[in-house]
Amino acid sequence: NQTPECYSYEDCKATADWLLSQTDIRPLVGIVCGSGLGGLANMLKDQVVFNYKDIPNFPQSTVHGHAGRLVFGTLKGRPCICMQGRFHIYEGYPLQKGVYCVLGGPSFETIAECRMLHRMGADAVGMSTVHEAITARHCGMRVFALSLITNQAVMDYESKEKANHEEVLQTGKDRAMQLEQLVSTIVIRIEHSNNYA
Ligand SMILES: O=P(O)(O)O[C@@H]1C[C@H](O)[C@@H](CO)O1
Ligand SMILES: Nc1nc2[nH]cnc2c(=O)[nH]1
Repeated sequence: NQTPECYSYEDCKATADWLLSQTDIRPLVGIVCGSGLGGLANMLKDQVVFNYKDIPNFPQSTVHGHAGRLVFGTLKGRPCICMQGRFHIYEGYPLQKGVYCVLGGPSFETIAECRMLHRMGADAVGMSTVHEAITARHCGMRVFALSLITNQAVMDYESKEKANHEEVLQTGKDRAMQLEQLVSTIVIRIEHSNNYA
């Protein structure tokens, strides 16, 4: 396996789909075992083990003592997954990142515009957030921005799909509970972080 410059959504989905097809275990908890701690995976009962080298699109462990195995199983009856071997930037692995690009709106992008933005390196496009973040930074605020990706950009002239506000609203509704939980958790952590600088 050669290390790619980045792992795309499709790469990650292919990996996830492959793993889901290999085992019925659906983990509630994921544990990344650091150096010397790979033995934690031995706590898991009814193990299903995959070597990283056999998993599609999966990076390889290069650090001494990292076994390079993904271990599914149960811990105290709860389905879990353990990584016996983690990945570091110093090993040459890229961080997964996305570039959010902003346009003025209110129209959605044409297919040509979507293709242009993609060629320029954009992974997502919106019409808000960036303006807000710039203004907030101008006012001296610290900013954490979170964007829900609500619809797929249409890149294909043969496609019958069109970006539309109904889909945006529907995805917002579908994900509302998860976002409420995520934002609440973040807010609690900010209060406890004592980091107001
Ligand atoms: O929350 P925002 O306003 O960014 O949501 C998007 C952008 C447009 O206002 C609208 C397009 O459907 O939704
Ligand atoms: N520019 C832009 N903004 C959006 N906001 C939600 N979906 C979209 C989209 O497809 N394009």
